[in-house]
Amino acid sequence: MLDIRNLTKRFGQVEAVKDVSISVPDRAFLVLLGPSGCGKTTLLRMLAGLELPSEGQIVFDGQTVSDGDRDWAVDPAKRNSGLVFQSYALWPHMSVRGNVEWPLKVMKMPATDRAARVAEVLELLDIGELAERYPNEISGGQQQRVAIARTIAPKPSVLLFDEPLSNLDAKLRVEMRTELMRLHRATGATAVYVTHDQIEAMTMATHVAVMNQGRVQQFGAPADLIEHPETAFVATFVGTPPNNLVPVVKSGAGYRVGGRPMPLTPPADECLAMYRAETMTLSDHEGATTLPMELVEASAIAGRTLVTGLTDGLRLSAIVDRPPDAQIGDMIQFCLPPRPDGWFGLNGERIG
Ligand SMILES: Nc1ncnc2c1ncn2[C@@H]1O[C@H](COP(=O)(O)OP(=O)(O)OP(=O)(O)O)[C@@H](O)[C@H]1O
Repeated sequence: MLDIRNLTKRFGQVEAVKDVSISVPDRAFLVLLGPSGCGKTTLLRMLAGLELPSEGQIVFDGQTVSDGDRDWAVDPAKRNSGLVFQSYALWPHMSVRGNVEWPLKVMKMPATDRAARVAEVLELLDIGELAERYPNEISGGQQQRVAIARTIAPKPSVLLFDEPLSNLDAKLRVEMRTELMRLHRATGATAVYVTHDQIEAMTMATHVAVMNQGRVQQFGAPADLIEHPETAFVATFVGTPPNNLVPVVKSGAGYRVGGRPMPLTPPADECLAMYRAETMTLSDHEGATTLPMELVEASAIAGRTLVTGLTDGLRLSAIVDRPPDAQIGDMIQFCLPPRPDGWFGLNGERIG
């Protein structure tokens, strides 16, 4: 179990991580997901022991490894965790075998055990035939594999990844994603993986922590975040495309959306209605629940069409079976389903 308790990190006036508490079960694959600057890397660096928390504790398997309240932390090399960075600095003067063997030498593993472990890890990453080559004699993707092999060689119980695939091209990224998942299962380690890539997060994670401005907004299984976002931020950050959030305002005895009366019964006079893109439809004519919008985008997505409309700063996405019979810039009618998929207050809290 990896326990993060009331963790806060300040850099001068900046609070990079604010009172984060999460418990990650053994063998979980936790993804830290959030926009740039939300504190993901700072949290990961505290887990690795590269940064001391200002407050709070990190506990690996019942053992405290960082304690901000006591200004104390176990050395990065002694905390049974391995970190894979975005840029993987291999030792240029050592062969692939030498690079992977290095951490085992540092931990004073006997030579015969080292040779066996290196062979095992090279096999696991399918780079056995590169063992005698030097880093400048292999491709970027192969270097990344070597960096991962070097990290897992000492069998860390916690594997930490900081956007490890962001330097790879799109095809290699998809391949490595599957590889990392296989590797995670094979090592039995608990993984913590930082990304701002939605698809990466949703396909790899058993658990996701969505962060914004240093705080964890929601922690749960990927499906939970999609099915039941707890805040407006999560609703609009998670999912491809993310959910639509529509401001609803009271007007006389009824309510208005985008300046038009709508037959809605919201839980508050001013709030946000959430509609999934899959529940929105398009209509050929105006009706009681339609909103005229400018067609700004129509793109193919898994055999269906993602249609985006814009009006007065309101942007809506719908996933429909057939492309609309209209050109970009034309007005089309978006049709809101009878009931929203959720309600949020103006402060972003879920209210229904
Ligand atoms: N050493 C530091 N000194 C001062 N401020 C820092 C330091 N490291 C990070 N910060 C600030 O803390 C906040 C969180 O940064 P962090 O790198 O953790 O974000 P991130 O979510 O990983 O962002 P990105 O996705 O862009 O890498 C930012 O406002 C950043 O400017």
